[in-house]
Amino acid sequence: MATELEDGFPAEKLFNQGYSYTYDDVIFLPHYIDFPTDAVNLSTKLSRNVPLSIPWVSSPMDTVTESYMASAMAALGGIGIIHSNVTPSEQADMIRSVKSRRVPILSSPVFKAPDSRIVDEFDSNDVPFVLVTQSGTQKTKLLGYIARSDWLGLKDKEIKLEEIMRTDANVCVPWDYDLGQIDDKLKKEGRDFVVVEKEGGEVVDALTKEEVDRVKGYPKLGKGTVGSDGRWMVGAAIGTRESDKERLEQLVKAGVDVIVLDSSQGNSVYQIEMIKYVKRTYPELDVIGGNVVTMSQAQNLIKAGVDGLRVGMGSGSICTTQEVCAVGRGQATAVYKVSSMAAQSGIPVIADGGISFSGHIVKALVLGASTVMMGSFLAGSTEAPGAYDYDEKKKCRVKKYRGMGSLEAMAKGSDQRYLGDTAKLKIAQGVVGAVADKGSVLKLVPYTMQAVKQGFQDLGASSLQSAHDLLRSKTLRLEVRTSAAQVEGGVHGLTSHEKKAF
Ligand SMILES: NC(=O)C1=CN([C@@H]2O[C@H](COP(=O)(O)OP(=O)(O)OC[C@H]3O[C@@H](n4cnc5c(N)ncnc54)[C@H](O)[C@@H]3O)[C@@H](O)[C@H]2O)C=CC1
Ligand SMILES: O=c1[nH]c(=O)c2[nH+]cn([C@@H]3O[C@H](COP(=O)(O)O)[C@@H](O)[C@H]3O)c2[nH]1
Ligand SMILES: [K+]
Repeated sequence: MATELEDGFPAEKLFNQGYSYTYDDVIFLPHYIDFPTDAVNLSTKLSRNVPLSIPWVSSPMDTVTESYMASAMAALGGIGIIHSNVTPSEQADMIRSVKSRRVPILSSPVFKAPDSRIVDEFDSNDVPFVLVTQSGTQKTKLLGYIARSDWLGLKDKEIKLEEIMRTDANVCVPWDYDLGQIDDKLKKEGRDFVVVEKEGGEVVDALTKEEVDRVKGYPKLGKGTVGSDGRWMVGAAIGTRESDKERLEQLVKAGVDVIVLDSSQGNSVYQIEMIKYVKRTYPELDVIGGNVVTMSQAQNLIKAGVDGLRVGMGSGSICTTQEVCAVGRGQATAVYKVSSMAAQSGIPVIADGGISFSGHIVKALVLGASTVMMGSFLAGSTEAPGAYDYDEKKKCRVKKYRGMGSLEAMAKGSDQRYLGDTAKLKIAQGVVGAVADKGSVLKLVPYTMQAVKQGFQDLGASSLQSAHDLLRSKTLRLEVRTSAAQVEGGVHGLTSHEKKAF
């Protein structure tokens, strides 16, 4: 192959011209294909000691990552970072919830104590059964259950549950049963649901046949991201205040695998002290610093001991930081610059924010990132927190999505985050909005990863390492797209079209 022909720009030249480029500004020139798409291996590292089989991370935002999303991310081979806009014990409970399940289904069943009565639980059609435990919560062993059909047939609705509940120990399965094992049991025993239990008998969840069938209909799940404790890996965000040390302690007790220091500008005395504190107190725990967009910010955090870096300032879909503070960087430039610096110390980089479709993921990864972190891309999924609304104008279901620096999110977290602050004038750096229904991430992510593999194949890169090597050796070439080239690169000239990727 003739590589001596001068065509396009090497990244080093393109990103050193004084422009701040976004993903859309740049385009890769195709290289040479000598392997099939399925030969592309996208396994990677989130941070020094956290390997992932796909480069996919869900953002620590309260409309993106709680237990359900984090379980699904781990089941897919990525990882979720639980947000910190809740009390430390609520955040620790979310970590425990991820750690105590093996199937990415979260149903939150209704629990009742044996001497209680059903009031209006069965008024909603969504409640197929009520579980009875000694405490009336999921914290104790299952004693029995009442199915909706049994309840509807009852004459005396005032009766205590212990007198009518079905007792059937066989309805329980251990927490580490996988989807196949649960499906087998449901089929063999003709059940509508099973109850998942932890080792001590505490109830994890109840999984219905309907939900198991739904998940079975998605692309087959691999082994998932399992840690040395034999459980799914999960991360959590904390801040850099004194009170975050106590939060951290609770998260560590709950089994958190990696900590993200969540700040828009990570190069601060507060963060550097926190990095040192975490590494000193929990040397085994990986800590990711950020956010950064320049080489010198990155260098400071690397010196302080971070195991990973999060890159992006103002690039997020809900971010107004660049407008409000006049600070930030185009995300393509930021990812390239920070990654080339971090690679020298072997520190993995997360490209955070600004990702709307698979091509952006290809660009982020090839420009040097080891993983991509997403908010808006995931916020409309089944696994994101919150219920769907219907948008009459757009004629689609939507879920709320908001910036963590929006007034609304700050108001919710203010008790924790701003406790004791002298500066009480809060300025928003984010907005509140909504995003369209994306279905389950269990389908969205595998299809998107397949598109990413096709991009890697076009570039002749069969792995992340190979892409990074091709970029640094100047074999891969890029160009900036003019605004007309960007229009040409999209769908154009049609009176109408439907965009459906899979
Ligand atoms: N990636 C991005 O472009 C942006 C992200 N965000 C998100 O919004 C949320 C809030 O971000 P920030 O406001 O940057 O959070 P932050 O907690 O880093 O900073 C909030 C304020 O507290 C101060 N502070 C932090 N630790 C302190 C300490 N120990 N003592 C005294 N003051 C201290 C900071 O200097 C800053 O003024 C995060 O979830 C962040 O990810 C917000 C803006 C931009
Ligand atoms: O300027 C900001 N104001 C905010 O209120 C805010 N909340 C989140 N983030 C950052 O945006 C990332 C998610 O971006 P996307 O929706 O584009 O994936 C996230 O991962 C964050 O880095 C914020 N940035
Ligand atoms: K923005």
